[in-house]
Amino acid sequence: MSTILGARQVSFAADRRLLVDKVDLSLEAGTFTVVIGPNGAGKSTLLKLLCGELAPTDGAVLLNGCPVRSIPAWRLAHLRAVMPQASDLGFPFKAVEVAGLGVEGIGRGLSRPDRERLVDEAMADADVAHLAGRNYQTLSGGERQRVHFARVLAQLKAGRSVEARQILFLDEPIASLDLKHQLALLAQARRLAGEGFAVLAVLHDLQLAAGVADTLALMHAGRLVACGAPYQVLTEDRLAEVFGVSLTAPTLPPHPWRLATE
Ligand SMILES: Nc1ncnc2c1ncn2[C@@H]1O[C@H](COP(=O)(O)OP(=O)(O)OP(=O)(O)O)[C@@H](O)[C@H]1O
Repeated sequence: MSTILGARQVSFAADRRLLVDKVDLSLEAGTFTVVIGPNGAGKSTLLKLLCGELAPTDGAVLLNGCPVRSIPAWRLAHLRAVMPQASDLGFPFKAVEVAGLGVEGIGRGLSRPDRERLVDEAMADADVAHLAGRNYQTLSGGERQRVHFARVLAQLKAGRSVEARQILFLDEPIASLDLKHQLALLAQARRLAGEGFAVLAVLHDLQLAAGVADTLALMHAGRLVACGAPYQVLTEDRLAEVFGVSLTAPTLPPHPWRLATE
């Protein structure tokens, strides 16, 4: 396996509190990593550190061997796409314009028709092609989330024209989606991992996480308390310790919906 991004003893402090505490994590090409953990564990903060949105207060995040924060924004846009937890827009953009934001900054080498085709494909992949002309502000929460998924898909497609090793970051991407669209989005993310992308998602649903992930990264109070194959990470003792509940470890086999979607 080939490491695209590595976090080395990464910490982040705010308000004299360590929100992320000495985390080591590698994202490999062709793998799907899912970060799980209770509310406030530090999952989103870790994702922001990994994608370069936040600067670590200690440690380093290296993307292809370079500190991620030293990479210019235009080049970072080729290398990774980020779907944040919440994305409000203050202007009445059409859905197709929001999805197209992903290619605007990085599609310079592509013709306008090529860029439009990539956005159309991404909107179809995210099942929002029929919403293209709609005012984004009038869309439902789930529809908005799918438009933003289309945006990151379009960005990756455009970035692929110049960069083969890319990362997709998804912060709670299925939080507003119905079951069909949850499974479809996760299947798309898995497909991207199968094509060689490194994919990292924050998820709350442990069954889905266990079903889709190659690697589960379990966070608790800012620390990465376990990282590995789902069956190794999700032990009943650990679930009780971290989530404070008595649960039977998920028993889904890996990637249960692969057969249904491929
Ligand atoms: N800029 C900040 N200043 C102070 N505290 C912060 C800041 N950002 C996040 N926090 C706190 O850090 C902790 C971790 O936040 P984070 O958003 O990373 O958690 P999370 O694991 O993603 O949680 P959730 O599952 O609820 O989304 C929380 O207690 C949060 O209130």
